[in-house]
Amino acid sequence: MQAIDRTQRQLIEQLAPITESELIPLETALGRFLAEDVYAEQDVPASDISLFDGYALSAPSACGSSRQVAGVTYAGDAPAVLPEGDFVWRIFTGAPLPDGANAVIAQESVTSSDGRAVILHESMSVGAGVRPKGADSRRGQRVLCAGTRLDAAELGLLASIGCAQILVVRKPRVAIFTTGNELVAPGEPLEPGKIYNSNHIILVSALTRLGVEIVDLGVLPDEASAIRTALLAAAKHVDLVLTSGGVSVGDADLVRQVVSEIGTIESWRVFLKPGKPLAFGRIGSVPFIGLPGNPVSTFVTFFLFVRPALRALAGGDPQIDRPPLNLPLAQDWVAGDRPEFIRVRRERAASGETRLQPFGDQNSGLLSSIAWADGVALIPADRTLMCGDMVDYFPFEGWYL
Ligand SMILES: Nc1nc2c(c(=O)[nH]1)N[C@H]1C(S)=C(S)[C@@H](COP(=O)(O)OP(=O)(O)OC[C@H]3O[C@@H](n4cnc5c(N)ncnc54)[C@H](O)[C@@H]3O)O[C@H]1N2
Ligand code: MOO
Repeated sequence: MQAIDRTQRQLIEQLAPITESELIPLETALGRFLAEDVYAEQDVPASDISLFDGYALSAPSACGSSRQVAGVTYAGDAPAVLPEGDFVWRIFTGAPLPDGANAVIAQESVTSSDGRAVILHESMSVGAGVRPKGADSRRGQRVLCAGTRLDAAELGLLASIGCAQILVVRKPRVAIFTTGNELVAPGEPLEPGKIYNSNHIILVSALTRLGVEIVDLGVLPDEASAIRTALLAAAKHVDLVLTSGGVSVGDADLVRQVVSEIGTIESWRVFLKPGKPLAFGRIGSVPFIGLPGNPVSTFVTFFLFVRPALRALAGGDPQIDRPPLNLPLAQDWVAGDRPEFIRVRRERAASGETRLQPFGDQNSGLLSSIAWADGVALIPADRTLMCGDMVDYFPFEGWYL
């Protein structure tokens, strides 16, 4: 068995980023990865603009001084010209400063009896109340790097520099199979010995949230020739073949065995719970990841291994995870002989402190544990932890970025 981080590195190293890209409208680019660096073609803002509803003026100017109002500029108007002398210019938030002005005083800081003249109640220095030309992005400046994943903030930044279309990496195409004679689709009658297929919807949902093109190849029986035919056919059209189930040691666990015959298994078994039998390798030149069949194992190993692999395929940084939160456990915990990601929920103790409450039964077959939890905590192997001991906590909400 090998360590989690070593397995992750080994997996990433064998993945070649997708080189095909496509030019798409910004509106459809959510969750996609930039294929090239993006540079600003003009300054943003294009000129000095006002931060306040107030009066533009030429600073420095003294508190108590009196000025005539020479004109008005609204947001969206072209820049005007402030006459020289004891003048101010009525201006509103977001409007361009008139030429000759270099500061804006908020309207709360002046008095005006008739709107035609004001008295300043603050001394003004150069640049006060102004967002300078180019403060957000300068012409020629790189605003985003190739490999950046586009979320709401990045798309907003691209829109601000006037970008309407953007070159992104083609979506990774991922073939998915679930495996096992026991599986029945929800909605079908459940004969004795059968179970409903839950991993299929877990994989489809997680891949959908990660913006992947799914090639859904259904359920494979525990039968070597059917698995062989299906995997070979799938590998012709995709960037990654992903399976769940059939990677452990049972007589019917045939997926790993078949991949070792038609391709290679480069790693099998991780020092990890849940998810020990995770396997990866290749079918021809196409990477293969075999997730363990227990649903919680599928769920946890998806995020530990598949998600970084998808980011690497898309040209992104596979190591994006924010540092985990370090939070106290709400009860004693006796560790097992493997590092374990236990399902936990953040709770507020009477003291006001946020603590991690583990789910009562950590069996890797129990979907109720992941539906109840809001994240996992990493319990190092062979440690006895006391209530209040600090552990690393990985919230689920970060898993789809
Ligand atoms: N003798 C040993 N037995 C097992 C070991 C071991 O080391 N020695 N490892 C155990 C661990 S850990 C895990 S995890 C499982 C994983 O085995 P497989 O990947 O071969 O998974 P299966 O045997 O196919 O299934 C395990 C379990 O999960 C259920 N399952 C499978 N697919 C689905 C699905 N799509 N939806 C819902 N449930 C699914 C399946 O019915 C089994 O109950 O092996 C242990 N055994
Ligand atoms: O390691 Mo298995 O994934 O616990 O049940």
